[in-house]
Amino acid sequence: MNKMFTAFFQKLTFQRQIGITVTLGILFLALFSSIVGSWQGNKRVRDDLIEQGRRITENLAHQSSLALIYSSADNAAEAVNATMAFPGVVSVEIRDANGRVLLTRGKTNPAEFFEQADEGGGLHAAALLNAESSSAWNFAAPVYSQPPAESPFSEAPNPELLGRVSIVMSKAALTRMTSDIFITNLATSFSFALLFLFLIRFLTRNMVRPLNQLSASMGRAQSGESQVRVAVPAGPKDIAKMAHAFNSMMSVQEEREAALRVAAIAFETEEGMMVTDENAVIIRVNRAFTRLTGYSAEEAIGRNPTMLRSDRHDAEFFQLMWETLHRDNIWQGEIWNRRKNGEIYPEWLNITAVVGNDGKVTNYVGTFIDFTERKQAENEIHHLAFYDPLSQLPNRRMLLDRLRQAVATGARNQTGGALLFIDLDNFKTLNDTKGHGIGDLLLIEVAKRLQACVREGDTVARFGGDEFVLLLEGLSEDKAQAAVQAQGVGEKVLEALNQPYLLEGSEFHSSSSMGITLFVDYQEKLDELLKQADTAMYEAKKSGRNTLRFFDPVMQDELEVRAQLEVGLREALRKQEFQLYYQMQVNHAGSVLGAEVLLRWIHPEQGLISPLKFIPLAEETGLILPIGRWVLESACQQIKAWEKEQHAHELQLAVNVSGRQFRQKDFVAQVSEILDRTAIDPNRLKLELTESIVLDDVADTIAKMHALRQLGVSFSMDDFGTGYSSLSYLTQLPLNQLKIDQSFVRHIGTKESDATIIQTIIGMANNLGIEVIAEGVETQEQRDFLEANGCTLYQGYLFSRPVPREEFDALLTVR
Ligand SMILES: Nc1nc2c(ncn2[C@@H]2O[C@H](COP(=O)(O)O[C@H]3[C@@H](O)[C@H](n4cnc5c(=O)[nH]c(N)nc54)O[C@@H]3COP(=O)(O)O)[C@@H](O)[C@H]2O)c(=O)[nH]1
Repeated sequence: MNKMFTAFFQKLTFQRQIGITVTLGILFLALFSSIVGSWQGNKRVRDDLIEQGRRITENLAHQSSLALIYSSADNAAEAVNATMAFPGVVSVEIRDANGRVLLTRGKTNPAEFFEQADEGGGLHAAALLNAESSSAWNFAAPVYSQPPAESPFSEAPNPELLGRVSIVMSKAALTRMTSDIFITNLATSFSFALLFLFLIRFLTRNMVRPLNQLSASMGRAQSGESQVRVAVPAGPKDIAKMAHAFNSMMSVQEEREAALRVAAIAFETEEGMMVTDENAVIIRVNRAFTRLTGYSAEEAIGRNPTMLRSDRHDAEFFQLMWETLHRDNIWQGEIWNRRKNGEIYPEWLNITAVVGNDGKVTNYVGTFIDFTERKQAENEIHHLAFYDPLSQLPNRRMLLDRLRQAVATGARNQTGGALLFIDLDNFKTLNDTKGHGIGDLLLIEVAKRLQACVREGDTVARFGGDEFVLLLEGLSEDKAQAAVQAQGVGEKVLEALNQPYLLEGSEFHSSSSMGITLFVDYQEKLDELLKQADTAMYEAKKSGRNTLRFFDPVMQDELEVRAQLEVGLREALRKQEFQLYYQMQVNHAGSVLGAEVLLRWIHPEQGLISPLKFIPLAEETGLILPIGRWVLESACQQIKAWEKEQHAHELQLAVNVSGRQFRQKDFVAQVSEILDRTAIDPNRLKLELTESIVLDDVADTIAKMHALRQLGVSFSMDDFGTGYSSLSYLTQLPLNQLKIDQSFVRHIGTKESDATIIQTIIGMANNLGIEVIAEGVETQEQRDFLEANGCTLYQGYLFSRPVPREEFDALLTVR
């Protein structure tokens, strides 16, 4: 019960709780004070009434003395009537001293009274409350004779008891007056209670109203309103304080919400955004993210941003990114990512690490913009700035840039380069007579033909008008060689540009003039190079057009000599101006074991030309192929011829094989065919290969050597020691012989290091089970040193120079 009341009471509002509590309290107090007041009033009225009853009784006793003296009923009646006139007196009785009733009036029932304690009245004159019942009091008083008028001279005699009077007074007045007092008290108490209640109510209302307002405001705040405020009451102070606190709290809340709104708006920008947790797991993306990547929020959230990886960046790129993020808490840069549809696109990405109060990263926020259009625009701008809009070729600016790079790369890689300045002959005439449209078409076609003439790494640029420039890179560091290479390309270009052009259905012809300048280890200004090529181009124009000129006149001369040499070589081959010379190879006993076949060109006008002068050109031009084949075939024929001769039938001939010759796919087949055709003993043929041939393509060399070895052909490694000799490949080659290069032999006795190299080569050959021969042996001292160190085969001027076959035969007969 108590619990139920408590629960019920707690559900009430504060105002109601106070109202009920105070009301009940005041009611109780009012009732209590009424009861107490009534009790006190009752006592006071009773005392008053008893006093009044005694006085009435005494008064009766006084008036009854005469009636008792004279036993006069009339006097008694007079006194009784006067007494009965008092309110509340219900009966009166007068008795004489003997107890006889003189007069009685009214009705009383003596049984209802109970005796009061004797208050010491006895026969004294004072009236006493004699007896009392529930509804009345019984008063009695003795009646004494009246003394005579008091005389100061005489002593008063004792009064005589005449009788006794009694009256009965009703308690109705007491009851009524008590009731009145109670009602009055009650009314007064309730009036005060009501007043008090009103006061309480007023006070509580004053106190509760701001609380109610606060409560209502809190309710509104709870339902999402952030602009709610309460009026701060003048009092009570603590409620005012509470209102202040609430208002401050709401202000903070409003600011936070505003900040959140700003953040929410900022989040939904045109930039793609993603927020990850500290482990780089995506927790939120914006709409722009979905638009740019194709991934919806549901698809992205919970995954790692690596889902966007394009694989265009290596691990090092991402490692650097994270290093920067960890160090600076921010990284930004260009990155290629992949959309959901697989498209790879460039974006500008900004990643910021969000760091908590404890210094730990709580989130990463990535914002990015799609760079595709900007990239395209950049490319366009770049294209406009660096490319010629008509031919789509790089322009002067781009060429200068590439030239700068080429010069730097050339210096680093020790390679050469060339600038080829081209000007179309008579282009102005064509442009003026056929119109600019045709002129433009011609330029476009020229651009295409130029591009077709160069390698991928080279640059073709248009300088404006009918001027074009070719930048060739990766040429030989040797200027002469580079000149040859540049000339080759130049001639190819002139040839291509000299072909007829079909423009808008009509055929046109255009030639061009070209100026070439080379740069090898170039230090001067780049503009200077262009000027040189330009100058050379004007020289070409002056020389009758459709030709090329080098800036360096010496080089130009050399190239012309070279060109003549090439023409001569072709003639020599056709006219059979080549001849084989033989240089014997001997053993330690001086016995001739064989010879090296050495080519000589017997020019009709210039006489004997050294192979050193024409073999490299033959290599470059490819003429070495027919020449080399001729040498091989001639050597085999000589072997065949010597088979019948007693002094020479066991000789072995060593034939030099050039790289280009050996690299021919059918080289083995060629040798095999010559061996078959000449029908010689293959063991009598020895092929000399240089280290550079072997190293050019080791696998192919090994395969071919093994195939030829199968046929019975022997191999000698020429110029051994000058290249990058390595035991690892030497062991894989079916070599019969190592030939110590003459450059080492030459320094025997003068250069200790060369002597050491010779000793090493000999030791290496011995270890591999290969024979070793020394070339260029000119002195006995050299020979002795070689023999002393285990080399027993020799070739050199000490024994014989290379000589024509007839002379060689003669030498054989002498020995
Ligand atoms: N691919 C081919 N190359 C050939 C052929 N014929 C010759 N050659 C190569 O030409 C280079 C020059 O040859 P050559 O001028 O004949 O010089 C050779 C000898 O004359 C010279 N030699 C020999 N002994 C001495 C000597 O004691 N002193 C000295 N100063 N020179 C001497 O050495 C050259 C032989 O060299 P190598 O071939 O390395 O043995 C030369 O590289 C030839 O190889 C050919 O038909 N095909």
